[in-house]
Amino acid sequence: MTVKFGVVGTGAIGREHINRITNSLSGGKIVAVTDVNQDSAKQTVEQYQLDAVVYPNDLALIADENVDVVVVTSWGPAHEATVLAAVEAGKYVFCEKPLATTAEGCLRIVEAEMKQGKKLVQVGFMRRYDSGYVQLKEAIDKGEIGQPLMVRAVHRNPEVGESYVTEMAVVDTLIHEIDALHWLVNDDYKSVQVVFPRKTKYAHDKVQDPQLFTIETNSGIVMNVEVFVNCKYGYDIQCEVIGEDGVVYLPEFPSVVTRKNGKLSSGILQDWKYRFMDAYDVEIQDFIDSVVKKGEPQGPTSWDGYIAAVTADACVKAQKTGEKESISLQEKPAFYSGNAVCETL
Ligand SMILES: NC(=O)c1ccc[n+]([C@@H]2O[C@H](COP(=O)([O-])OP(=O)(O)OC[C@H]3O[C@@H](n4cnc5c(N)ncnc54)[C@H](O)[C@@H]3O)[C@@H](O)[C@H]2O)c1
Ligand SMILES: O[C@H]1[C@H](O)[C@@H](O)[C@H](O)[C@@H](O)[C@H]1O
Repeated sequence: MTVKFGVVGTGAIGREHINRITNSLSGGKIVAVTDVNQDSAKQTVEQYQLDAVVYPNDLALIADENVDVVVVTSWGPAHEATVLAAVEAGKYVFCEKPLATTAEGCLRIVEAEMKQGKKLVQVGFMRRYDSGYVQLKEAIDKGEIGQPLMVRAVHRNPEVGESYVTEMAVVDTLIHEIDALHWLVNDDYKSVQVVFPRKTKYAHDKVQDPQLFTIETNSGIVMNVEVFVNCKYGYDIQCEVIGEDGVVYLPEFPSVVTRKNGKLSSGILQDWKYRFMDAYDVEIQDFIDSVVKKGEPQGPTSWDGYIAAVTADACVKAQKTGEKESISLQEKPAFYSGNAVCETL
């Protein structure tokens, strides 16, 4: 069976996903695209030589009976309406983060999905498919470091544009750690506090940079996460989990090591697109395979999208107050029981 995809939003990541479904992965085909910028949608069809219909909007694309899965890669604020319409039409959805920009919006999607009686939605938290994170999780789950006590994580981008404001350090950047860290240690978040160190001279007026988040979990694990989006030297993701019996580290992204002119050196990536390239491939292939073989996606769920939204809200509040802000989730419905893990790795 070939899974037929309709893509809403043919910008940067929309095209990346179209390219991988068309040229790298198996079992999927792009049959429809749309974008508020219709020229972008048309150019995408030409660029990847797709046999796909260009629709004027998301609702028309969702109504196409030929579309099995709706890929949502539009701007964040547009996600909720498209996801809800697709779920209500009984279609599968692969939605890039954020699932919705508010916790209430995520809950509306959760309710609509539960009404359909099966999981239809996967959120694009691709770190759960990164081999380094999967190795960290396996080590923790096997008890190799005993009970986790602390986490130290770093999320650095070389630079950000003028449109990137302080809040985006949470909703655009930290959001990846928000999803990955609770999954890694099998715990829920309890509180968050934010500290702003001295501001780098490379940050523009509307962004406070760097930022330090201290997140505490229900069992008392303390996570220190640095977001530094004008670090200049490259794209750098680090994660270290400190347990009672040992410490596990996220492996460095592999790079050739050079010995030359009295120096030992290796490169650092400059762009996020390359850091998780393999993870994106595994993520979407797993989505296709799960839909075909199990009838439901098995990756991060709408409930994970809700957890991320609630946590992000508390982080943004903490940015403003400087106080420790609580993170409080509704009770998890049995429908979402289990911990979405990639079984294929
Ligand atoms: N998982 C990841 O690592 C990752 C990486 C990058 C982006 N993202 C997420 O993916 C989404 C897209 O990001 P991007 O970098 O591709 O942005 P982008 O601006 O390059 O592309 C977004 C596209 O969506 C279109 N669009 C906006 N609203 C629309 C609507 N209502 N209907 C149809 N089209 C619409 C825009 O015209 C644009 O072409 C964002 O939510 C972003 O947070 C995730
Ligand atoms: O800070 C960036 C992250 O490092 C990337 O992984 C993307 O999510 C991008 O949208 C963010 O701006």
